Amino acid sequence: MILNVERINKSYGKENILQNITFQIEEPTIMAIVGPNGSGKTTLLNIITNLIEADDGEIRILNKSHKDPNIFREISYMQDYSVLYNYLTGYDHLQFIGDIQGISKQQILSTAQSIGIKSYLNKKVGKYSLGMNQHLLLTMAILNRPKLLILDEPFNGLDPTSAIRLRNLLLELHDKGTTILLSSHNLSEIDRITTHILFLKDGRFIQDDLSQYENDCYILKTDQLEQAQEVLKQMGVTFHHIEDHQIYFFHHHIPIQTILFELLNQQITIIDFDKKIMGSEYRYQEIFGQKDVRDNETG
Ligand SMILES: Nc1ncnc2c1ncn2[C@@H]1O[C@H](COP(=O)(O)OP(=O)(O)OP(=O)(O)O)[C@@H](O)[C@H]1O
Repeated sequence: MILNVERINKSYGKENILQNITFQIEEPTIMAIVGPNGSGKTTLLNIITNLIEADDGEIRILNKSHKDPNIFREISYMQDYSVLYNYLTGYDHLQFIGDIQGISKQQILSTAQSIGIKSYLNKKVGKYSLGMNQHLLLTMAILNRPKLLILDEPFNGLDPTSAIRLRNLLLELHDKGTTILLSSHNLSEIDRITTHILFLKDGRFIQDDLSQYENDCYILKTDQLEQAQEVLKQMGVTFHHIEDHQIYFFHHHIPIQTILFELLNQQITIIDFDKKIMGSEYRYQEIFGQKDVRDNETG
């Protein structure tokens, strides 16, 4: 077991931030925690990494208590740039970690090279851009070649080129066997690196199967909504939702040509027809509002 989080509760005053949070990571994977501002993502990551105390519950990392001080040889936590010191250089930060963890200068430099920050290692961090900060933080986090890498909002403030680089770095680390747990608002990046997403709402996780959101979703626009729905239902399609004279549905087994042919055969006017992949952004809107969504129903 890489990570086992059991029944974590956390309140600040009367505010319940986390309620009965339970989840496991059993094998190397990339897992994302997603939720609106203030939903408790950082609080949860801080609890997992033992920076703050939960009110109750239990956490084990790599079969050890998360309070075991030796755990930081095997895991890393990339926080935001507030942990950096403006008057120190990038190299100073890396050396500090290297000294604590017994990491050689050669390993520091080769890690810096792999992230592409070697050219500005000797510059003071106060002169770094946001992207440079993020890359330094990532270099600091992977210096000890962690088995579990935890990142809080790693895509924050990155321009598209830096975001692509970070994405590729995370995928590379994952390919080499590192388990990654990250929080992020950047759902398009999340969709590119994982389908394992835990949505945090009102202090609880909404765990669901996102595989349907990776499938093509078809969008039929018609002014004969009820009749079209009936035809599709007869054919056994799975509805996603209906919005603005458009029926969103997945077809799964039946060729789309057959569905279209049947709609025309039944004299349904097709004003428009399109397809798209819904992705986690759509699921986010379903959970946190903005979309009027009907329950999926299988015909
Ligand atoms: N030390 C604290 N004392 C009191 N309340 C706190 C403390 N730390 C966090 N909170 C509250 O806990 C809630 C969750 O905060 P947290 O930073 O974990 O959210 P988040 O999901 O990471 O938000 P964001 O996406 O904006 O970073 C917020 O309402 C916040 O005000």
